[in-house]
Amino acid sequence: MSTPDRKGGPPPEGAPVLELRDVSVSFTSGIGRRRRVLRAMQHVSLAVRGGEMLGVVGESGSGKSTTGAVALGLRRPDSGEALLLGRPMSRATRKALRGRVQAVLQHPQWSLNPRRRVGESVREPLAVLGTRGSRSEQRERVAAILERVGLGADLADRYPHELSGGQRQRVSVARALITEPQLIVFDEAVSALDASVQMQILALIRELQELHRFGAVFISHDLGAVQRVSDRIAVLYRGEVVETGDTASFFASPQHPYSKQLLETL
Ligand SMILES: Nc1ncnc2c1ncn2[C@@H]1O[C@H](COP(=O)(O)OP(=O)(O)OP(=O)(O)O)[C@@H](O)[C@H]1O
Repeated sequence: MSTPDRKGGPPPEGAPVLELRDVSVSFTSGIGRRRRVLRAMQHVSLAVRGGEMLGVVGESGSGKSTTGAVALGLRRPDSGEALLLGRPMSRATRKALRGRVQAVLQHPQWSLNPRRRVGESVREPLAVLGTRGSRSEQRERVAAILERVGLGADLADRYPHELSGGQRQRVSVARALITEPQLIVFDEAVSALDASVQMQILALIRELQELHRFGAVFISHDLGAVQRVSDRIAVLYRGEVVETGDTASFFASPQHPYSKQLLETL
């Protein structure tokens, strides 16, 4: 793959691509006596380096997706700081780093336009970035990336509804990868797939990460999936990180009572 146009250089070797420092986010609902404050993230600190996959686990409502949204710059912390490639998250940072951060979500239909041919959806992030190159060069790049995610280049002319769930998720991965991001947030990216297809997509994600060395946050309630792809794990409980550790030690000897409880369900 050739390198897309980018502003600013890569982060220094070994520097985190994402860093959350003491981040808190809360939501309010209701009014008057019914007003409730929900603490979705409480003093969360974590870092992800290039080439590293951080698995974020926790039960429903523990704050995983909110953490993903903060990482993507879609939600601003109430307090604390989010740094992307060493820069404080701001509108200017998001603009300058467009394309360097991508997301793969649970349902490919959230990122694939049903009325658009697959090739167009994969090419779109390049167009948004204003990447130079003729249309035929961009088409070649789309074909190459489709092949890299294990799909034939001829798939570019099909529509999403003509593909299987696994193929659609491969297309989403291709679309995320085409701008050569330095951070990818996978939010329940395999949760909607059958078990055997899940395995294939997890293997693909791992393989692509080894090849492209992007940093990644892999959010999932499925501990088995997280164990397969992550280098490190962060456990969220009621918006707090209660434990972090490398994957092997975490699964061998979880420390926090909540982690132990989570692992019992595996
Ligand atoms: N936009 C919002 N408005 C109000 N409350 C919200 C909003 N987004 C999230 N929350 C609440 O914040 C808490 C954390 O939600 P979040 O989606 O981050 O958890 P999660 O671990 O990803 O859960 P799930 O696995 O069910 O998606 C939950 O209690 C949720 O109801």
